[in-house]
Order: sequence, then structure tokens, then C-alpha cells
Amino acid sequence: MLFEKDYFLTGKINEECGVFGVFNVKDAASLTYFGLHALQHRGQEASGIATSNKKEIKCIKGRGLLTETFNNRVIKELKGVHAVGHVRYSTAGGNEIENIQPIMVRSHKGDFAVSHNGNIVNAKELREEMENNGSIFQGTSDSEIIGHLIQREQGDFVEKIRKAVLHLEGAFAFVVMRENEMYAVRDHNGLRPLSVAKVDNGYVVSSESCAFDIVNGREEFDVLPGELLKIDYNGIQHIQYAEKTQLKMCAMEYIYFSRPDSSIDGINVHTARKLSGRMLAKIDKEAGDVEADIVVGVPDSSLSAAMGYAEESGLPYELGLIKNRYVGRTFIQPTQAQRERGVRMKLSAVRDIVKGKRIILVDDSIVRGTTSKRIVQLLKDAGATEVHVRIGSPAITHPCFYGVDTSSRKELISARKNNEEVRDFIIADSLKFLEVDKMMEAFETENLCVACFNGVYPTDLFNLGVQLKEEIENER
Ligand SMILES: O=P(O)(O)OC[C@H]1O[C@H](OP(=O)(O)OP(=O)(O)O)[C@H](O)[C@@H]1O
Ligand SMILES: NC(=O)CC[C@H](N)C(=O)O
Ligand code: SF4
Ligand SMILES: [Mg+2]
Repeated sequence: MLFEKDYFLTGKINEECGVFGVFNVKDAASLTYFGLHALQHRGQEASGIATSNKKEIKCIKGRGLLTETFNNRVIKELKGVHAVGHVRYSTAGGNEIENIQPIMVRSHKGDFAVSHNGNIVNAKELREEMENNGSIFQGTSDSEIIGHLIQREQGDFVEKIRKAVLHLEGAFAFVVMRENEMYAVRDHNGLRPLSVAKVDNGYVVSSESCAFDIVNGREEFDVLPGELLKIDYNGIQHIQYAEKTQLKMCAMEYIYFSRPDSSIDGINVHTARKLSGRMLAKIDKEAGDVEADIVVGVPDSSLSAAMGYAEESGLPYELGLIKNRYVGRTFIQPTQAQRERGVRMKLSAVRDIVKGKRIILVDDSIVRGTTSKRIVQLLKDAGATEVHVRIGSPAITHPCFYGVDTSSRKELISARKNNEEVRDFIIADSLKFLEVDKMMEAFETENLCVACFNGVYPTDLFNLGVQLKEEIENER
């Protein structure tokens, strides 16, 4: 079944997404459009907006970028003061229209719409159990399970959500909109971000705080791990649904995913990245390693780390690479051929800057090695005499099951090669990653999920864990 194919055959999991909700603000659909626009980096595969005019819910969704589905005319069709929206991250497979969010649940007990970011690790088990008991699913996404679970539980709506989420394991930050209420929920490990802000007399909920500026959000705060918020005309009610909670925010949110102007659980993303660059420079200084002339970052996500490296090392920060801004994120392209073409189209070396220079090249991460290999070559072709690669995160050795496409182990270069072999593959003069403890020291927090770097997953993995074990055994 496609569900399994999504996870294993294509080596893909359902990836990162952006969710946005508006409660009790005029022209909620426009506000949601602006909010989702600020979250577009989290997903470009599809988008959707559902609105409530207090009596009924209407939903419009489509494939591609937000602007491919929504324009003024379409937004005008979505009347109402409440809205929930979603941007979905591109994936091979799983791109059926039924999987696009918000997921709509229509029922005689009232309709609701769900926007989910994350990945449910026991989705297969839950779905099989529900199908055996007569549930019929429209699509293949794990997010649909959330709607089904809520629908089948008894009690008032808070109770229904509370009971439903207790069945879920994995990563979830989701928003549910009913005709006159909104709910925001975060998993008990806080793996995915979710924040709330006030707007006029209402509220907005967003995957990232960068979306609050454009809608004039104020007094923002994070939904806590294991917390369920009920938002209605009386205000916000905070309900702690999980007994055991811990904060294990995805480290990759800070390293790569989120926008630098977002703050997650009190830490600004740009600042975290800059501190990782500073730490890399400190380590080099202490080891007395590497004499270089300039520091170059790989646009976009590593520029903050490169600035940090330059500040700490005292070396000049230079614009050695230029990005064609019309090419999207390459790491999230579905096939390797597309990723390679993407990197070629996207980055060019600035010959006059790099010629004859010894370069410290800072990037935020190496996943498959596509980007690093290409840019080291680019810089050398443009006349750089040495290229020393410094990575602002640890080597990625394990797959993510929580909603980020770090793919299966066989695609992860550091799962198959040691540091020296990776260095050789990317033809760098030297290569250093930031070790897990040093990254935590740099970010000044241990409240991070680092499973893709050390294989210690903060949740049970159910069937996915069995598959991973088999994959590792087959490598031997
Ligand atoms: O080893 P790889 O498989 O090439 O993946 C790692 C690269 O992918 C990401 O950049 P991307 O181009 O996706 O986005 P960005 O412009 O936000 O840095 C990341 O920042 C690395 O540069
Ligand atoms: N992975 C995401 O964050 C998107 C949510 C969900 N897993 C989907 O497939 O649509
Ligand atoms: S495994 Fe890695 S990418 Fe996945 S949630 Fe944990 S830190 Fe993030
Ligand atoms: Mg990059």
C-alpha cells in the first residue's frame, strides 16, 4: 500500500510543513495567506486554507506554492473570521490531492479542519486498527489519522482531542478549527515548534514566530510540550494533556529548517546558528588548525554560522558564493538528479573574491554531500587554493522519523563514510563537524532532539524501529 511505499520504498517520510491558524480576526483568510507566505520555506508541495464564517467551514487547497493556488479572487471566496492553513513540503509520492491539508472532517456532530506538522510514528499501527474497525480513509497521510481519532472519541471537544492525542506517538504540532473554536496541540516531547500571538481581539497560531510580524502579532508565546490550547471568544484555556513531558525540540529546526528571524522555545534561530559558527572557530583556534584568508558561507541557511565563525576567528567574512534566488531549497527536492541540477543552478562562485584564497567554507549540514561536493569544486575551479569545510551541526548518521526528510541511511553520506572518507568525497582540504555536545554548548540548551546524529530517538519507533534495525543489519 502507498502508505508503506511513502516511508520505505522511496526512502522518504512525510516531511516538514507549516501550519497557521487565525481566530476571531476580520478577513481571516487574507491573514492566513500572509502567514503561510512567511512559512513557505517549510513546504512548497501544496497549500490549503479553510475558513469558518461561524456557521460553516469552507476549504480550498491545491498543489504547488501558495501563489499557485491563492490569489485575491480565491481568497475572497473564503469568508470568515476564523481560518486554518497549511503549507506542505515536497515529497516523492504522497502528493495526491487527498493528502493536502487542512484535512477536513465533515460530520453530523459538526465539521472541523486539521493542519498538522510532524510525523506520527505509530501511524501504520493506528491506521490498521482503525481500518479493521471500519474506518475508511481518503488519502495516505498520517495527518488524516488525527482527524479520525478525534472524531471517534467521546465527550466534549477538548475531551475528544485529549483522548485522541494520547494514542499518538511521534512528532505533532497541529491546529484544529471548528466553526467557533480553535485548538493548538504540541506533542509531549515538543519535537515541532508551535507559537501563539494576539492580533486585535483575536489570536494567531503559527509553526514559526517569523509569521507574526506580517500580521502584527504581539505578546507571543510557545505552546508547551504536552499542551492543548482551547481558543474561543472567552480567551485561551491551557490544558496539560500529557503527564510526562520533556522538551526535545528538533535540532534541525535551528540548524536548517526555520527562518533566522524565528524564535523557537525562547531561542532565536539566527543567534543559534551564529553561535554554532563561533563554536567551530573556537575549536579550530584551540586546535591551532587552519590558516585561512576568508570565511565564506553557503547561502542561505549557513550565512549566520559563517558570520559567527568570522567574528570569533577574526577572519574577514566574504561573499564568495552567490545564490540564484529563484531556485528553491535543494535538500528537499525529491530526486538526486533534481537536487544536483538544483545545486548547479543555484550557487555560483565570485571569482574575484575567491581566486588565490584559502577559504573556510561554512555550511549548516551535510546530508547527502551533494551541495558540499559541488561548491568545493566550484570554489577550486574559480581559483581558491584551499577549501576547509566546517559544518555547523554533527554528522547525520540516522534517519528522522519525526517529519524531516533526512531520508534512509543509505542516502546519508555520514552513515556510510567516516569523516576522512566524506572529506575525500567532497574534495575538501579539511572537514570538521560540530559534535553533539559542542552544538548543545553553543546553543546553550540540552533540550534538543539529536536522534539523526546519535540514533537516540526520544520516542518508541514501533514498526519504523524494526525497519531501521533491519536496514542497519543489512549493511553489515
Ligand atoms: O548534503 P546535501 O544533501 O547537499 O544537503 C545539505 C545542504 O542542503 C541544505 O541547503 P539547501 O540548498 O536545501 O537550502 P538553503 O538554501 O536554505 O541552504 C543545507 O543547508 C546544506 O547546504
Ligand atoms: N510532515 C509534515 O509536517 C506534514 C504533515 C504530514 N506528515 C503530511 O504528510 O502531510
Ligand atoms: S531526528 Fe533529527 S531531524 Fe528528526 S526531529 Fe530529531 S533532530 Fe530533528
Ligand atoms: Mg544550504
